[in-house]
Amino acid sequence: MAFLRSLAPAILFVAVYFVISLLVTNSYYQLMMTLVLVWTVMGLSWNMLSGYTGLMSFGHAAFFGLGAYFSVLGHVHFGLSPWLAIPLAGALGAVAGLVVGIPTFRLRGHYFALSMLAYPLALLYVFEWLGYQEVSVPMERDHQLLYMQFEDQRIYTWLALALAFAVIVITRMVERSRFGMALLAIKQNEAAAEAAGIDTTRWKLRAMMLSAGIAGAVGAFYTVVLLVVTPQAVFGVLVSAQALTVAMFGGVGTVWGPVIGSLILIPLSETLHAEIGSWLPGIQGVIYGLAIVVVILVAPEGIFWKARDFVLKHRERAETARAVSRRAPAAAAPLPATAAPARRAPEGKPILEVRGLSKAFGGLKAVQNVTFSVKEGQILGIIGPNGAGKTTLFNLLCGFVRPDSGEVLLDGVNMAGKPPHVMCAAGLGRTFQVMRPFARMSVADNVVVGAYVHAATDAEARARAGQAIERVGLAAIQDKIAGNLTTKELRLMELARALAGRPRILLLDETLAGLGPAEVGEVMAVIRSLAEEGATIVIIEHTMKAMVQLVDHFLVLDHGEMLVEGEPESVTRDPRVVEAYLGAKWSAAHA
Ligand SMILES: Nc1ncnc2c1ncn2[C@@H]1O[C@H](COP(=O)(O)OP(=O)(O)OP(=O)(O)O)[C@@H](O)[C@H]1O
Repeated sequence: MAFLRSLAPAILFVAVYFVISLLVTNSYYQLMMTLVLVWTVMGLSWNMLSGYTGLMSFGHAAFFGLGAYFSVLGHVHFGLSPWLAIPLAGALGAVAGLVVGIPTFRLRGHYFALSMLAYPLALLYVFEWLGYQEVSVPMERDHQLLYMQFEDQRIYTWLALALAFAVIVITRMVERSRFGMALLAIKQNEAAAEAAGIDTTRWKLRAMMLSAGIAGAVGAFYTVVLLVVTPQAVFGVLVSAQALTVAMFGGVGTVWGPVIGSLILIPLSETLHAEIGSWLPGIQGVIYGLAIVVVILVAPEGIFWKARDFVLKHRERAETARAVSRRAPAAAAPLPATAAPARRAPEGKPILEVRGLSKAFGGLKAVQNVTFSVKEGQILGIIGPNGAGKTTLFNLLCGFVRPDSGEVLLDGVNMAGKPPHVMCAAGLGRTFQVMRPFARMSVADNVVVGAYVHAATDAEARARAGQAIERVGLAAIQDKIAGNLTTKELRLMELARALAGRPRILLLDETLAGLGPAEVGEVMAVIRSLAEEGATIVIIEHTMKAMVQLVDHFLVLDHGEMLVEGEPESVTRDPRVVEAYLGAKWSAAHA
């Protein structure tokens, strides 16, 4: 039901567009109305990959052109009807997306973008070399319906409208599902997405296949509308640039971006081309160039996001004003920061065993032969001076860094070197020293991303996320955008994201860093309550006062090596620990 409600704006758009198309009688404007929709679909295709994952593609023309040539050559050589050619071109595009994606996803950033540019250029020359400089669609006067050759131009607009609506629905479905959440998480912080259990390579490949499939299908439809295909027109740089521009101008990573971008840019460039193109040839290219410059300067993520931020900011300001006037209590109100009762050392069997773990960066031995175990319900504190190797040890446990040697046994199974999403699925949940929120997503959505790892359905993931948010005291601000949170709220949100995956062991990396004294108390209260409920936690923290109250076992690292381990009482009095980390002042104060 909620999904159908979310489609209401799309249905309204289709209805209004349909009514306008009925009123337009000029065949040139009828064609333009169709082209607006063709580029909407191409923009949505680009958006599916680049908008949602952030992997910039300059090469979507490859899939568009393959679809176009498949359709026209299928017709010329085999009498293939476009009704069949369009879905088949979609399938061909998806296969091409897979073939392109597997090698190209090894590259990142600019390298990925540039290598994507190579595919359509190569195909352009291949098709020229094959002699397909200009292929016309054969006229089928006796089978107009079978070959989509209509005299009434408006029928093309309606078909394009149906195609655009279908792609909007698909995009909406993706946006609201685990698929879309995974892509958005990857875009905003790939490492955090991996840590939350997302197999980033697999999701990126799926996005590429879907995106390329849509481009292939609309490429095939384009031949039906324009009736002639040339390598330049379908594989040329302008095709990819146009798809990218309408999406970037309208709004990256939203279904409405390409719609808004096409509605503004296509009529503008086509009209100017028709009116002044004879004495200003290439005016369309100028329009797209200007659009990109304007958008980069004024709204780097596109018009849609600029407008949304504006509305949200005003709404939040109004809500804050209302809350202040009612003297509302603070949004997040976790448990009080009372001193923890003494914890009994757990007696369960170890769930995590680390044996002889080592990692060197060049000549620097960051972690050397570290061995320890964590029992069920235990709270292990890892301490040591700056650069002792604590975060590297976490990265080794979570799969962000591959160990040079050693074992990481989870329930007796060696998982050393497995990627982060596998470690997460196996039960290791983590937070980061430098916070990694999905800044554009709401608190609730950030936490849902973490919940998917063991949730069978979207509803289950949402329910688990809701419980985790409640658990850390952020229920009142769950609709807030993560980018607008305070450090304390971000720390709690990361904790909730880790908790939502129901980890067997929670790894907390300096969760109190950057917090004021009162905030430390609030966050500690949440961690302490988790500990009291029996959670198994490994925590890195420099705030010793908090640590001695919380943990029941310490592991002290120095220069990557284990200096000492044991119960807080003995470790904090150990002269080696005092010398390497705590200092004589601490020792005197706690004698
Ligand atoms: N990717 C890397 N490449 C090279 N050196 C690294 C890398 N990651 C960490 N190091 C180095 O390894 C050592 C251990 O770093 P690590 O961040 O694990 O220490 P830490 O105990 O967590 O320190 P802090 O308390 O300051 O966070 C440091 O000397 C650091 O500069």
